[in-house]
Amino acid sequence: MTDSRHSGRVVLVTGAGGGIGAAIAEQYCREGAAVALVDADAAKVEEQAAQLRDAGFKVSWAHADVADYAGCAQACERLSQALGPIDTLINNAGISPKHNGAPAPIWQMTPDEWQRVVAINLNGSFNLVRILTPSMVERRFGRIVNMSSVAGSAFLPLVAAHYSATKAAIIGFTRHLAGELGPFGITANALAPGRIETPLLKTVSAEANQAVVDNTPLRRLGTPLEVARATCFLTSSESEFITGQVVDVAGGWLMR
Ligand SMILES: NC(=O)C1=CN([C@@H]2O[C@H](COP(=O)(O)OP(=O)(O)OC[C@H]3O[C@@H](n4cnc5c(N)ncnc54)[C@H](O)[C@@H]3O)[C@@H](O)[C@H]2O)C=CC1
Ligand SMILES: CC(C)c1ccc(C(=O)O)c(O)c1O
Repeated sequence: MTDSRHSGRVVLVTGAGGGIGAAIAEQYCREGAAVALVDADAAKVEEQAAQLRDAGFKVSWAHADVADYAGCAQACERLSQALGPIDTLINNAGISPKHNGAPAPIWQMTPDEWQRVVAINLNGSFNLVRILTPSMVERRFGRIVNMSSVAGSAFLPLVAAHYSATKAAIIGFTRHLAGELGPFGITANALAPGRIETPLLKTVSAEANQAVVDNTPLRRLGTPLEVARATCFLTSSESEFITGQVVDVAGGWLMR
């Protein structure tokens, strides 16, 4: 789908080299936005940006770790000089570390592992919000989408406690942002994807995925494009009266 509902917008997507982030960046391009791609993996994000630029889209990219406030501030400065003031922020970068392919039991999780997941999944979203909201407040316009997960409000055996805790915290953070920033014309919403077919799920057994499918009313896993479309909707003029919400993209799985 190509339309222009985001033309004139400047969108920053974190984790834009990964499965869902790359789909989000591409969808915003297709909808007319200029897109800043940020990722800790320089090779992946450079390649993704090159593909979009070759397709004729207006993009810029930066290699940055969302947990590093100073690095993100520098990247945002450079990206907004290249593309214009960033009015739409998609906090998508996230990790879910495993122990030998399985989620770490809480009694084996090290304090360093816990802190690293908090630093990326939660503090990373704070960092970008803190860096970009001054200009949104000044311009009386902004759109923020934070990536949570169904794991933020349900027990999922595939993930560990640090992941679930940070995804729950993202929901509280989003609601607070909506309340505090609404008077300045800024909306903040969260997405809670269910199981989405990305490289991250390659390690999951077919049986485990089938169990989810069997309990999903729409009887399949989701795709990165479906998350991207929901993201674009939540920052478009069609959803301008929606803020402080958590939207599941899960085919009806769990329905908490
Ligand atoms: N795939 C799924 O089934 C679901 C994914 N999610 C969430 O969606 C988001 C994207 O997930 P996927 O695309 O599946 O994962 P992915 O692993 O394919 O992509 C994540 C991207 O974030 C980047 N990244 C990791 N740490 C970073 C850091 N410190 N700074 C900047 N970039 C960093 C990675 O390099 C990677 O490109 C995550 O927040 C994840 O928790 C939520 C629910 C389900
Ligand atoms: C991608 C993350 C780690 C993940 C993995 C699995 C599920 C699930 O079982 O549905 C998730 O919701 C996730 O967020």
